[in-house]
Amino acid sequence: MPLNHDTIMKALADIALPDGSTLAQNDVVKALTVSQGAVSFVLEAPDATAARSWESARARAEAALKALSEVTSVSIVMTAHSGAPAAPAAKPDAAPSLKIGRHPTPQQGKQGVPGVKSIIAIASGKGGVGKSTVSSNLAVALAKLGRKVGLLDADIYGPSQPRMMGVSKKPASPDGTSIEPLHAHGVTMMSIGLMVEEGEAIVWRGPMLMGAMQQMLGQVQWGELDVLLIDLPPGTGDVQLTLSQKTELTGALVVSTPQDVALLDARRGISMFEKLGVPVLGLIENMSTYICPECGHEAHIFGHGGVAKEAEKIGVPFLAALPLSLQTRLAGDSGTPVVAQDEALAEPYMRLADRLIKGGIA
Ligand SMILES: Nc1ncnc2c1ncn2[C@@H]1O[C@H](COP(=O)(O)OP(=O)(O)OP(=O)(O)O)[C@@H](O)[C@H]1O
Repeated sequence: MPLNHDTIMKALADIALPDGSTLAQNDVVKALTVSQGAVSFVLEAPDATAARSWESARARAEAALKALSEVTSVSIVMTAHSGAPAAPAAKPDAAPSLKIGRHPTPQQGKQGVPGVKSIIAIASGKGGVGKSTVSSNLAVALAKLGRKVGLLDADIYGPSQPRMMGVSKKPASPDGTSIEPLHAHGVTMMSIGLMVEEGEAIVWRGPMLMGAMQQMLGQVQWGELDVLLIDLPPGTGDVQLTLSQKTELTGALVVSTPQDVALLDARRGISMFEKLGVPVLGLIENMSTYICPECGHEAHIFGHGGVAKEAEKIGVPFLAALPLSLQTRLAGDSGTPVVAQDEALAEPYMRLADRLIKGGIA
């Protein structure tokens, strides 16, 4: 029997909900995807109380689907309408009663995120080259162009998206299992830094990181997104490895400054992605030029053109040259990315966003 939408819905027709209806009725199964034996979908409960009472149906559905010989993995994420009444224990701003950073649940092969069309990792070899600045500005630029955008700050060692996007509230978890993301500047966002105590994640290694990434991708209610950008920590460590091996990534964007030393590290990152079968979608040169706000003189503080040459050499697209500007830094520090503040400075990010959309990547 071929594995497709219809065969999955047929299997779900046998799973009853507490009110006597089945999972195949009332449009409760959303964002169903079937890809090479991997089945994933969202179960949309009317409210948090119903979500809790549907847990047994969710587990039975998982078991029933796993029993189908063609199915290799099953991911079912429960969500509840956010406008619905909260669970009795949840206070509006209460910290979620879930522990982030745990041993991973077994997972076969790479998985996508239900409802998310494209997942792009934003990486750099070296720290401080502006990966987080590029991620936040690109996210806002894509949102300005009408895309539904998510931004996950996976830089567990130095999360900067809460500061750059201007959010500090602890995300809520009305049902104690799923996590509600935050919203800023038209972007749905989540940072691992908002979920753990400062310094806690520093000691995490392989399995804990893997568990935390699984939670960030699977338990956060991302909803329907055109693209989810993942701001990675710098380098080629466990987070990059876990993400590349366990998540169905559309590809990776690699950010570098034109300096040789940054490029050297970027090369390592690129070769890691290539080895793990993650397409490198292109290179981005940050801090490319500096235009003096007083006299208009253009200077190349970190050199110029190195990233474009590298892109040509390894045969990947050179996607953007982003200028070094004081306003970009001040905007990042103030919690409103420069793309949301200044049309002229937004321009290269808007062009980058447009290029990704036209290329069918975002
Ligand atoms: N184009 C730019 N113009 C001016 N300042 C910039 C630019 N890009 C980044 N910066 C500044 O450089 C600093 C480092 O940037 P950012 O945090 O984005 O780098 P990162 O690569 O994510 O660093 P890390 O990986 O160490 O977290 C920040 O203060 C940021 O505001």
